[in-house]
Formats: sequence, structure tokens, C-alpha cells
Amino acid sequence: MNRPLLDVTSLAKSFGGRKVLDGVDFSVSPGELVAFLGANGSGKSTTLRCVMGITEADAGTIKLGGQDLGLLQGKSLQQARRRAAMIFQKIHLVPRRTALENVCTGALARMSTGRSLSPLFFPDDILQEAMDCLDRVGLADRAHDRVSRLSGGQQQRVAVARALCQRADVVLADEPVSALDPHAAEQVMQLLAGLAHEHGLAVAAVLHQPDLALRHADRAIGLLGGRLVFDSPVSSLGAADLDHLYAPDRMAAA
Ligand SMILES: Nc1ncnc2c1ncn2[C@@H]1O[C@H](COP(=O)(O)OP(=O)(O)OP(=O)(O)O)[C@@H](O)[C@H]1O
Repeated sequence: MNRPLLDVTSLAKSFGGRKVLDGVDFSVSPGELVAFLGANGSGKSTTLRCVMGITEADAGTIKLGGQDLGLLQGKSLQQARRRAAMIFQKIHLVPRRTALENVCTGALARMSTGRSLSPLFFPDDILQEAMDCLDRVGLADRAHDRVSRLSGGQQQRVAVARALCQRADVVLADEPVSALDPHAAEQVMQLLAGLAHEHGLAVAAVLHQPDLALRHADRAIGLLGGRLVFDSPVSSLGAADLDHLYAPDRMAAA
């Protein structure tokens, strides 16, 4: 087994005295697509947000590419965090800009200040890299279209291309397909699986559709009330595991 690119231990978080993550441990290795499953409010998004530093964890260790983020600060922390990119259900792109311009912004953080002052005038090397990233998500022919003219599924693929242009090797996706129709959802899931299986990225995706997890993920992590209740290869997941997550009262009554 490869060394994990993302390794999380004893992650804990409370909001207003209410524990929403209670000692969550998991890892994601290069080449793996891991699905996070769980009912509303079970802590899936908070887990990903803590990894990204969008939400500050109360306790726990987060290692990205072997580096313990808790031991880093300033520029070295920023640099270590750049290995991870997050994509969201509500796609955060600039609608009036082209797909290519949006993808280029993935490179902003690693450009020198002088070069990044004019984000809409990207140098040729970045434009070329962004084109390559769009090509990888199958949208090179739409590079010069405004994002507002693309479908939801295409926009989500542009968001994935932007993560690639950031050169992230850990991609965290929070309900990436919840707003998409079944065909577009399938395409985005195939793309995420391809990033893991063909390009060796570590991918974790929060999914509300267990069938998508069963079809595309290698492993599924189940959260219930902020606790991890299983972490298993999808091939060994059964109906009882899913009932445990989505109908715990029924399980208790059985
Ligand atoms: N900023 C916040 N302030 C207060 N409570 C929060 C905050 N963010 C999340 N919570 C609470 O933490 C719990 C876990 O939320 P989280 O969004 O992680 O769940 P989730 O499993 O992703 O749910 P969903 O499937 O509905 O998106 C919920 O009870 C939620 O209300």
C-alpha cells in the first residue's frame, strides 16, 4: 500500500459546545477514491472543511503529503495546504469569465506576486498548462466559452480542471454531483475516479448517493453523529452498513 497523501487522526470539532466530530481517523492514499457517506448533519462536510483549514479543528492531526499541518505556519503552511484542492456542490467559478481563465486561477497561489497581480492576463506557460488541464477533463473545445454558458456538469469539470492547474494531488469533493442530472453525475464521478486510478491522485468525495459510491469508489467511510462507524472497501459494504447510517433507529429497534 502506498503511503497516504492525506492522513487524519483523532479529528474533533464542536460548535457551541455540541460535538460534531468526535475522534475521526482516516487516510487516503494515492490512487484511491474514498467516498464519505452519512446522513445529514453527520459531519462529512466539517471533516473536509477541517482538512482544508476552512474550519478550524479543535483537536487532531492532519498530515498532507506526510507533513503535519499542525507543526507548520506562515508560508510553509500555505505551501503544504496547496497540495489539496476542494470542489463544492455549489460551483465556485467566476461565471462571466471563460473556462480557461477560471482554470488559470488555480495557478495563482504559486505565481510570483508580480505575475499574479493581473489575474486575467496569464502568461503563456500558465495558459498552456490550463489548456492541458481542460483537455484532461474533456473540455478543451470549450476553453474560450464563458462559464455561464456551460452546463452544471461542465462547470463542475472546469472546477476539477482548476484543481489540477493548482497541481493538487489531494482532491476533496463536497457533494460534487448532488446538483447534477444522472448523466452529468456519472461523468463527474468517472472523472474523479480517473484522477485517482489513472493519475494517482488521492480523492475523497462526500456523496449522498450510496450507489455512486458503490460504483466508483474504492473505499467508503461511514459517519454517524460525528463518529466513524465503518471504513471498508465498497465490495464488502452491505445493506446493514447503509441502514446503520441512514436508519439507525430502525437498526436499534430490530
Ligand atoms: N459553522 C457552523 N456553526 C454551527 N454549527 C455548524 C457549523 N457547521 C456545521 N455545523 C453543524 O455541524 C453538524 C455537522 O455538519 P456537516 O455540514 O459537517 O454535516 P454533513 O454530514 O456534511 O451534512 P449534510 O449532508 O447535510 O451536508 C451539523 O449539525 C451542522 O449543523
